[in-house]
Amino acid sequence: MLGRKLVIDYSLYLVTGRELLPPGKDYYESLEESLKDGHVTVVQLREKNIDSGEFLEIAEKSLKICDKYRVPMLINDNLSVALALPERVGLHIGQTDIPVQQARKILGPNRHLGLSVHNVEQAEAAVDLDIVDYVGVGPVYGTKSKAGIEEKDVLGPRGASRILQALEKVPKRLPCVLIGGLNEKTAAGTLFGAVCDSNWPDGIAVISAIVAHPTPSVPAANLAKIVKSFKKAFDSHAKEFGAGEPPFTSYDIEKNTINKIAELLRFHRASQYGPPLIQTLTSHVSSTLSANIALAFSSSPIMSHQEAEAEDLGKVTGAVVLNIGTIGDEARRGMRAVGGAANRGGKPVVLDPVGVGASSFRKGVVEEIMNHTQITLLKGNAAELSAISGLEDIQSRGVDSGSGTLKDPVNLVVSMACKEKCLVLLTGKEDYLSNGQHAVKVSNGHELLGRITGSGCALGVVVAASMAAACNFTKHNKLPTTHLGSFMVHSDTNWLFIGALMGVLSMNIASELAAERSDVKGSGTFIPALIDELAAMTPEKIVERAKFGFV
Ligand SMILES: Cc1ncc(COP(=O)(O)OP(=O)(O)O)c(N)n1
Ligand SMILES: Cc1nc(C(=O)O)sc1CCOP(=O)(O)O
Repeated sequence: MLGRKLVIDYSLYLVTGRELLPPGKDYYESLEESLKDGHVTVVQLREKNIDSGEFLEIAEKSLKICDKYRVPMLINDNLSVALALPERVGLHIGQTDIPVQQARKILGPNRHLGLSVHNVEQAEAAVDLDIVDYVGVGPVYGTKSKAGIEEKDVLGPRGASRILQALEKVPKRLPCVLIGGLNEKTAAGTLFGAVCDSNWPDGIAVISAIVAHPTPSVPAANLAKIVKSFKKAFDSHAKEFGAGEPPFTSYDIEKNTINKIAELLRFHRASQYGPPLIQTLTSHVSSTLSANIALAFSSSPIMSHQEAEAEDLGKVTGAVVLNIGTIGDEARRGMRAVGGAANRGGKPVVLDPVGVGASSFRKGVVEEIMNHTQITLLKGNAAELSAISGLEDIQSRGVDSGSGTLKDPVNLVVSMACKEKCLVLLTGKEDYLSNGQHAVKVSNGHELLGRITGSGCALGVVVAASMAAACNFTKHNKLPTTHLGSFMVHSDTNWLFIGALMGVLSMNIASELAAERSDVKGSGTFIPALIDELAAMTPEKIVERAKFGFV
């Protein structure tokens, strides 16, 4: 059992790195600026290239600054330096440093001891030992601040979430901080993305985001605000619904849904913001149809998958679609860059994991995208969503394998939405959409949709355009929205849900209207008719024909 010791708030954990200071910036000045406004809650001194004597000298001076602002301090790796300092100074060690049992024995029960964990096995071992005070989970992203980190080591939010899942097996919760590549752009999405069934990150640890900044108090304040907002959103949600639910609520979705859809479509058609630009990285088989469908639905398609222009386009896009239909290495790199840029700009991201169950290559691509990008809506047929969720009752036979039948489609979409913290759209004879709290079943559509290639991909574009419209709508109407860095929570999700539903209904109803036309003789004549009917879709037609219900 551990004895009495300081209680540490791990919300914003600054790890020092003198080699990353801007040219001419004094280390002590930077440390003081980082701490002065009270945003940094704990500091770790990390020195890699000096002897213990010099380390101790720096540590003593740093401790004075930490004490001045009442911020707890730990030493990285060097046990003798930690022991030479007062007992309130803790130690952080890694997996290849002194064994943790030995460190605890030497440090005694009252000194804080932190341990790095990089995988589930190490997390389970830390939990079993029950002698560390917290763990650092990383690297969440690639970083230049620590030598030797390779692409294969990167956890992504989902990998971090798996580690947090392993940590929750203790009777007493083991606090954890996320580390590696966290900054003002990545922090929010990562915090939410790392939440698992009943565990959540206690904070973030950063080096370069603060140390490399010429005015470190600025990123410190911004990062602290993100962590605080995350904790507020997550804590209140956890108290009300239990930690397993997603960190957003959507009580009013059911009320007047159809009126909201009509209102949104009216706004979209007449939008003063102009047609939203939908950056569509898709299969070459469906590219032309998707672009024409986007145009018909009052949006502008741009089919670029170039990594080099992702950041520029990210500033002007309304939403992005990542469709892995015919993905190659170039598009794979492009998706990572485009997904990241969209997250940074708070733009909706639709992931269409076409044929994900067909090969381990596709599985790897989807895993990589979901690790690096906070997805807003995951769309797939039964085989695709089953492959991602790990269900094995449906086998994928190819990229366009049938949707098959699921025993419990509602449970699949709800549980996946909770787990992945995004909207989930299951397509098939009937479509199911969930945000983790609500699920809706849509019964519109026509079987001719299944007889043309790329209709599912085009649906992803319509849904993306509809969610872009929802973002413009909330902005235009100054509806309360909470943007935490790249992640959208609370009221945004209501309208994103409404937007996604509007997209599904528009496409499906357009298919019914097209199929009813006397000039449509089969799948060939159906395609232009579908485009025309989508272009002519109105709120009134949706209100008249929509067949959906909450399930
Ligand atoms: C909070 C926190 N988490 C992880 C680390 C990494 O520690 P370690 O694995 O020992 O690597 P080095 O920092 O020694 O390079 C950390 N320092 N802090
Ligand atoms: C020190 C350290 N440890 C990591 C781990 O994964 O264990 S990642 C890391 C570097 C963190 O620096 P930055 O915030 O600049 O990315």
